[in-house]
Amino acid sequence: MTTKRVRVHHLREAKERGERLTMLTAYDAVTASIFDAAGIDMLLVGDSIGNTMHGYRTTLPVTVEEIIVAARAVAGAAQRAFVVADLPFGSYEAGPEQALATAVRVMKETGVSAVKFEGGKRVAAQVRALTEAGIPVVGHLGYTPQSENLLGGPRVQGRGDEAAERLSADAVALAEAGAVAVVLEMVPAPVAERITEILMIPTIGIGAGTAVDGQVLVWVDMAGMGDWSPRFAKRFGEVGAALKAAASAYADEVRSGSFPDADHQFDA
Ligand SMILES: Nc1nc(=O)c2c([nH]1)NC[C@@H]1CN(c3ccc(C(=O)N[C@@H](CCC(=O)O)C(=O)O)cc3)CN21
Ligand SMILES: CC(C)C(=O)C(=O)O
Ligand SMILES: [Mg+2]
Repeated sequence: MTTKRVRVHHLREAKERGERLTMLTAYDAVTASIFDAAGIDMLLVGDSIGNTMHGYRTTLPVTVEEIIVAARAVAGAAQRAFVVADLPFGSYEAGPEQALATAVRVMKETGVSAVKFEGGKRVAAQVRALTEAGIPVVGHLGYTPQSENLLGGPRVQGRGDEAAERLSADAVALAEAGAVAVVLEMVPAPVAERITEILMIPTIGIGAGTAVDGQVLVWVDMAGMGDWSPRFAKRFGEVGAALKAAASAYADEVRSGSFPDADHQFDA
């Protein structure tokens, strides 16, 4: 692992070398600098900020303004990681002009290195327009949470020959339009493997098995912050419990009068 900044060409080089890419979401400067120091290659300012940080039931209410505030903090804190911002629901679907206007605003106001949005062939024209404008695009296929009302909830996508074929065709369409990577969410492992073989650009899986070029998780799931997380999200820590213990210890010492002690106050 290098300590130089991760740039767009490193993504494809990592795939060519068979080096797996690591990606986590981040929504603020505090966590972004921790994950950057841990050597995470890519930080995603996901629209999952709506669920995880703002308590929304879905990603649908998330606004461009909410993404911009978070993305500016993450891009400012990351020294090495490649930072990607999600375009939220309603900010790119209308066509290449809308997508370009949103993406240009995000790039100008945040300092991220790329944007990501959901969909296959239906957004290929948007991917092409942004790429032609010099903005790297990460695709997102499989379970696409912004379409949860149409998909009928969080369900594995691409099961069965026909659905797998459609998913592969969508992945190829994104790559041909210029996407620099594609996230595969809740896709059967063999289907994700097949797409990974076909594409020259890296695939980044979440609930898509191990035969992909990288993995992404929502950081609160990865760190064990909440009491619920999707089945595909392994808890690599119990940070929620550690944070609760710290808050309780603080409260106990305040109530007993043992904090602040001599070391944590000022003499006359
Ligand atoms: N905390 C969090 N983690 C995520 O991975 C995540 C978000 N939020 N918000 C945005 C999207 C939504 N995602 C979701 C949301 C729900 C399920 C879910 O309920 N999964 C169930 C059922 C899976 C099935 O039908 O097979 C599960 O038990 O995992 C999965 C992914 C993934 N993203
Ligand atoms: C789950 C990842 C891929 C995402 O899009 C998000 O966090 O918003
Ligand atoms: Mg997202």
